[in-house]
Amino acid sequence: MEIALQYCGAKTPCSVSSRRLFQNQPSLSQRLRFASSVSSSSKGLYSSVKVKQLSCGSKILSVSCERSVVDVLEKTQLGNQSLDENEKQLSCVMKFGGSSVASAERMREVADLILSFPEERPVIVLSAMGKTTNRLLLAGEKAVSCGVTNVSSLEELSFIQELHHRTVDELGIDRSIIASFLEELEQLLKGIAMMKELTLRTKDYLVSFGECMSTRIFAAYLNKIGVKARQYDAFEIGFITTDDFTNADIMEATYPALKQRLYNDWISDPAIPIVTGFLGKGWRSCAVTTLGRGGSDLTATTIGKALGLREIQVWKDVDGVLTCDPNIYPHAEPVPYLTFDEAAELAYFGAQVLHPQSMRPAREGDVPVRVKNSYNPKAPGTLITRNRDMTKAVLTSIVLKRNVTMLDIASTRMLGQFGFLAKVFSIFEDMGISVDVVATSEVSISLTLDPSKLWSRELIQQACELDHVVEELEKIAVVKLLQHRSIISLIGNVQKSSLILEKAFRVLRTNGVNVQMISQGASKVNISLIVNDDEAEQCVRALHQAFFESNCSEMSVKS
Ligand SMILES: Nc1ncnc2c1ncn2[C@@H]1O[C@H](COP(=O)(O)OP(=O)(O)O)[C@@H](O)[C@H]1O
Ligand SMILES: N[C@@H](CC(=O)OP(=O)(O)O)C(=O)O
Repeated sequence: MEIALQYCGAKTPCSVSSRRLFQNQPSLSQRLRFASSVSSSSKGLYSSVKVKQLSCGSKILSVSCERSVVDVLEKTQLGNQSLDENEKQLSCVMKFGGSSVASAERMREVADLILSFPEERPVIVLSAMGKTTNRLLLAGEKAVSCGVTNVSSLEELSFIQELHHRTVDELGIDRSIIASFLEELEQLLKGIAMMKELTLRTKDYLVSFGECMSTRIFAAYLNKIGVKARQYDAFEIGFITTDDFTNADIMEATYPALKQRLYNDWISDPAIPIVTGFLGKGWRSCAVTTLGRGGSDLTATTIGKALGLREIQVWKDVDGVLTCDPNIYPHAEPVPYLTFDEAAELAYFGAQVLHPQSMRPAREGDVPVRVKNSYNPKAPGTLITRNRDMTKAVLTSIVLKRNVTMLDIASTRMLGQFGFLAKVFSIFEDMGISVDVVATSEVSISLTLDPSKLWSRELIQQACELDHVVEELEKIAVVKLLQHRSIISLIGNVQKSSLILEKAFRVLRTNGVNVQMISQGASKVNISLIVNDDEAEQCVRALHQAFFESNCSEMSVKS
């Protein structure tokens, strides 16, 4: 909650200094106290003093000088809650991704950004600095074969050491805050070199160094500039996950555990919590796990739900969720509003901007998610909520998922056979492979396999697995394995599917593209089209022009 003081009917304009003094009061109770003192001391000078509530919306109180401002506010706006209790509550989560905290300069800007919302009492979630996670993984892979004596001179290790040392030096923080992590990191890489093996469990432990360091640096910086902050490792405060290393799922026990820990600490000794994104603790192994690449978004939404916060903000390096991947088509535009369903579908079908699972906790807890740009905080961003006005919505965003494997499976039996679909899907279930898009008739199925599930396996293992799937399916069907396909997902109002499809197919025909499969699914927000990988980007650009650049008559884009 935020309040503002309005001076009305003043014989002389309100003095700038008293307005500033009011704005500089650090907390709501202090502002109210100040307002109250102004109200009584300004009797006769102003005909009324108005206290205006901001950010919570609608209510504006007009308070005459004869009455106590505090009395009115407590009764009218804060209900039965005491002021201190209300002030103590954490209000929102702000998650900053790697791009937002890539250097000392960026960390300073993020600190300023957080402080520019004095009415918020945020929980901060941070990713590793810049591309640290990629470098840690690469260092681990190189360590497997480089020999113990060469570990210290691995390019990626030197880069990480240099980046983190430079950052703490530039922020004026003691190097000791990260020294033990950098030492242990080198030891770990030597261990990997010695064992000549990098297991999924070790990979997760290895990448955890990124978030463990970025959060310690940032918390130390906030404390240095006089803003009380407390660092937390997610795996120590209740982020309990499955033991699926590199792709763990959050377990239900996480929510009450987080609530208890973060609230208790906040109430007994308020300090901004700075939490490591992306990390958890396996419930059986008790080892560090990760939530899959980009998992800090999920950390943020999990905290939002656990604490029942007002809003979850994910700060990125783009002006919100865009109408398509800006790396494919730079004319992509921000999408102002999305529903949780649309955002989940968009993330699942490949928009890198959000973690595929991150909408689940937000939807369950009904906590709005705002996607904002830390490089351009004034941009309104994208607001994701349970419902939005869909009357005018046609297409919201176009998403591309590349390098997808497609299977055409035709039953060898006659029409009228039952159990065919069940048999096919039981083969995928047995092998732990999930299916993305499906189109069926009674005796044949076309489907695509979720590449993220396959990618988490070694390349050689992937090939064996595919062979094995085909072998199993061939016992009941004729199977065609089609690789190098892409899924183009049209996220929007499926109530208007005829309009979307008519336009989409006109564009694709103009571009000479043949769609190999189409699925509208049950989600009511997504129509998926399968095309060849090498035609996909051209299709996205052409579709974007047709749907989002209405003045554009040319629907054929070759590059
Ligand atoms: N539809 C989309 N909308 C916005 N960004 C997208 C989209 N598709 C892909 N991206 C990419 O996602 C990036 C932001 O996601 P990510 O790198 O995970 O951010 P962060 O590391 O800051 O959390 C953008 O820089 C952009 O290149
Ligand atoms: N550092 C992790 C987790 C994460 O969420 O990162 P980012 O917010 O920068 O996408 C990764 O790179 O996957």
